[in-house]
Amino acid sequence: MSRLVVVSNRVSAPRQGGRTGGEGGLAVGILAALRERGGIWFGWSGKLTEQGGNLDVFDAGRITYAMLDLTARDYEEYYSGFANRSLWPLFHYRLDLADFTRRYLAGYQRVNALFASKLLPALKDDDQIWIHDYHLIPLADQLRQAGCRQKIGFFLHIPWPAPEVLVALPNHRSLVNSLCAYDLVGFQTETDRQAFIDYVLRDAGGTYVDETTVELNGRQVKTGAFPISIDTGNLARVAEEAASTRHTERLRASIRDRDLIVGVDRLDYSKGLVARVEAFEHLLKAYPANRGRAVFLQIAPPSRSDVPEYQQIRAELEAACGRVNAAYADFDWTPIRYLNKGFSRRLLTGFFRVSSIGLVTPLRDGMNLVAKEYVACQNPDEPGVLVLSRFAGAARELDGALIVNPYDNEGVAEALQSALAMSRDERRERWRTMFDYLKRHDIDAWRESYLEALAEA
Ligand SMILES: O=P(O)(O)OC[C@H]1O[C@H](O[C@H]2O[C@H](CO)[C@@H](O)[C@H](O)[C@H]2O)[C@H](O)[C@@H](O)[C@@H]1O
Ligand SMILES: O=c1ccn([C@@H]2O[C@H](COP(=O)(O)OP(=O)(O)O)[C@@H](O)[C@H]2O)c(=O)[nH]1
Repeated sequence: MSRLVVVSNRVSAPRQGGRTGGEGGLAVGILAALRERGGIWFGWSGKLTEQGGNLDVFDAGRITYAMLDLTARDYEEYYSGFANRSLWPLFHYRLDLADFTRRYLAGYQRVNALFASKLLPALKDDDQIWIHDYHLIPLADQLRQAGCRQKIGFFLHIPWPAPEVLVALPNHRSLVNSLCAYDLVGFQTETDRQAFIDYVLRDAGGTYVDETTVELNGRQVKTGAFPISIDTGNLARVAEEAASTRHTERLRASIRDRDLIVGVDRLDYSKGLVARVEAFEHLLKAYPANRGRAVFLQIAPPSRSDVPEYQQIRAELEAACGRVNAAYADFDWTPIRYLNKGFSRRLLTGFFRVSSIGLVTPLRDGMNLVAKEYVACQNPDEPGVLVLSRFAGAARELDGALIVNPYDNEGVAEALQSALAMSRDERRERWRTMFDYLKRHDIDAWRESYLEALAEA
């Protein structure tokens, strides 16, 4: 079998230690995928040095880590700048927050060229190369220009926007052209894939080769939807063990006979956290029986804190939580527990298991692994209910959830109320459909289906 070389900006390496979730679902998903098959994981070390460009290589288990240092300027222009102030808001339909400063684009191209120059000497002829996410879109093009002939696949973890939104990006055409240097471009959902095809055909003058392959500027690129998933079986086992650990017991004791609603998200404006607090507020207002009874635990580890829009959303979230608690709290009950820190996934599994509702209401999200993890962690006899935004990729698969529109606070409050009142039979039935689906469509199935398609591309 050929070697698998995975490339992503974010790497979850054991040496970095103390993982607390701020790193997000990409790192969780790739680690799970690589653990089983083994291979090389190449990416940013998370370190900033004066010169940048130093490559640290070491083995851990079946994975060889190759991690590159960047400079503070790279970090500002490539990561905080083009990746997270240009592409991220645009691809999440937040044109109002997008900043297309040209210096960011130059930094993005420079760092992609650096990745290519450091990766190239490490490659063997029959390697399978799998590049991940919006930070590294031009990487295959850079590798091709330097003579790389291996199969190269790309997987986008975030949504691909509709063409009318994409064209607001000043360099939209060259970004799409550079995607055509891949043999296979994978998306989270069919909607994302279709939006890409629409742009290629209608805006860029490309043509269909067959149902999944398009041709643009003389290059053919195959496309596919490959919804990322979780290590379902393993997570279910971990959650069962976690049900009786010290931390879970402490949480359970603090909730007593009340209803726990749990949310776990990086503190990102795409996650809809302020609207979520407002929906919970509406639940307390419209259904007063929940006062003194419902507890909303929101875990929100800081993310991309150097980016001003993230500082802004943090201030807004803190104000919203403070306002609701001030209005409704009593001497023996605080409605919202807002935690601006992360927890290990092991602890989270126990938290998911003792909660009545998993509340996942992003305004846009590529997939949202938390939604899938919540399902995997439930007690089969007494499962909680997943309340899930229609704008998360996961909503395409988890049809046993209560699907909501996160912009509609009153609608979300109604769904919360239905979830709290739901019979055990209905909860079990909804959960069973989702759990069985996630057992079949787990992280191994994701990796295998992508790599098979890449081999055939
Ligand atoms: O690396 P960071 O800047 O700290 O951000 C964390 C990750 O956020 C995004 O995660 C996405 O990938 C998940 C798994 O496919 C998906 O469920 C979620 O919807 C996406 O938002 C980002 O795409 C990653 O590159 C970041 O590492
Ligand atoms: O305190 C935290 C918060 C999140 N996570 C993990 O981070 C990932 C978040 O992935 P998701 O796809 O939901 O969103 P992203 O952060 O990638 O946008 C999930 O595996 C969570 O369990 C964690 O381990 N600890």
